[in-house]
Amino acid sequence: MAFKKDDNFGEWYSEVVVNSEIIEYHDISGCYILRPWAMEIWELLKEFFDAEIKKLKLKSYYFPLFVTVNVVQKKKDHFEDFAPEVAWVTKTGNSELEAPIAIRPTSETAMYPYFAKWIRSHRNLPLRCNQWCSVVRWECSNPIPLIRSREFLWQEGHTVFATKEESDEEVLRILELYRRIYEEFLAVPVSKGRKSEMEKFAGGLYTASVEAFIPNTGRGIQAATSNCLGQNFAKKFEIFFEDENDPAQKKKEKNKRSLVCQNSWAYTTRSIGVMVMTHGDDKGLVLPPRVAPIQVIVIPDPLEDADTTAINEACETIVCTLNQAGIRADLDTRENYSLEWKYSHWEMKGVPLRIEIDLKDLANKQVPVVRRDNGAKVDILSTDLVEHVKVLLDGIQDSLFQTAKQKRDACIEVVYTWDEFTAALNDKKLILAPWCDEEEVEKDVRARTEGNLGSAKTLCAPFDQPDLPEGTVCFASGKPAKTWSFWGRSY
Ligand SMILES: O=C(C[C@H]1NCCC[C@H]1O)Cn1cnc2c(c1=O)CCCC2
Ligand SMILES: [Mg+2]
Repeated sequence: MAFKKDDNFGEWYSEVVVNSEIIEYHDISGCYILRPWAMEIWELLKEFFDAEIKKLKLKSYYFPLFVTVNVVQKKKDHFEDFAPEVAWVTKTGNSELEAPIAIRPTSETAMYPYFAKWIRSHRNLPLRCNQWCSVVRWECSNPIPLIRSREFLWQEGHTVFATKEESDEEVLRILELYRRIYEEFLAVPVSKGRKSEMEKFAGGLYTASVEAFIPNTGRGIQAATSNCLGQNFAKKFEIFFEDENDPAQKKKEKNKRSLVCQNSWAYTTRSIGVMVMTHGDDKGLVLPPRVAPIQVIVIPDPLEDADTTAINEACETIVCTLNQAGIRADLDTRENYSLEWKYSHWEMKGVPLRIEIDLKDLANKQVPVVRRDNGAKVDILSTDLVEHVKVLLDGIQDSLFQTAKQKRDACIEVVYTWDEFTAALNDKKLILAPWCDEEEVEKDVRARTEGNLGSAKTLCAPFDQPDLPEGTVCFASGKPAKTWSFWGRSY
């Protein structure tokens, strides 16, 4: 590694994601090749999340990549007056298209006309749609692999209910799944909360999010969002249902119909970038075992001129034993690489455990195991190898989370005044401050903190609110504080 995490975070990060073979840079700025080491992590997360939402009766769909955004229909299409980051197809071959076609930046506009068609009565509800796909947002701010790219993979859930109560309940249920993705799989601590009016999804009613924090840069990062859209999109796209159960409808003429209530929620491949930033060190990637494509790498340490057959077979047996126990183990018996090269290669890739076996170990029926996260080396008796490896992997998972949580918590600074706020901001802190919850005040804080590092903004108002004594005033406006909110610069 040419760069140190604490000296040159940006360069360190780019070096890690390339050297660990997670991504390859691509000639189109902001686009990256996701290599197997990324895709296998993504697939492990997807396996968990998809199974969980299937329990919630989500159905899989795939809507077209191309979205017709009819200019006349403009009032309906929420592309925020054709947001600058929407990419368009304007021609095929050398003939112009009659009307340009948008490449989806998100799929509300693609889906909701069909929700209107498919939903007639309350018997069609709830409608629960999820798709795993990529979206394109042609951002111009500096791209960061996995964190901010022009195309990224995500899942987008779009659900439709008869009542707001059902919507509200599902928003939180999905948010909990996002917390589990981050805390139980990626070992990244996140805070659940509500986005401010300024930060929420503009087309929706309210946005709940899980927020992470990168101590090295002192920046917050939105990890996933779960939006209640209310009836906003139902009005735009005329999504009604006849609700025989609604007594009001009995009296009114038959065709009086109710607007549906909707949610939309997503997490993306950004989650992998957050994990890299959180756990990586100066030797490269450090993978939490639950998302490690390889959890144990077994490397034979053959004596110079010895016959390698015995040692290689022993290593193969260890790998098979671990695989049969559901542990993702692999072997590196390549002749053309030195032991030192292999050790640093698999350390760079962040593999949680390394087993290095030589003839002496074989004779003593012991298995030396080295932990990637803290370098500790233990000799395990080959008889209880599986159990011991499982204990080590669980220990690594937990220790990575606890370490990250302590680091994140150490960055949290409670402030009550503007001066304390600006000092904490310059100290790269995650700020927790009492706020009057007025949009104008948030705008003002942004303006007053503008600079080459970007403005401070609200990250979320944590659901877990500390006590807010009567008479506490807003740090920025001096008005009566209504809520505690996390503030900081962000990605
Ligand atoms: O995408 C969403 C909201 C919603 N989309 C579906 C999944 C959940 C949630 O992300 C917000 N959003 C973000 N970015 C853009 C748009 C947009 O609607 C539309 C214009 C292009 C850029
Ligand atoms: Mg040895």
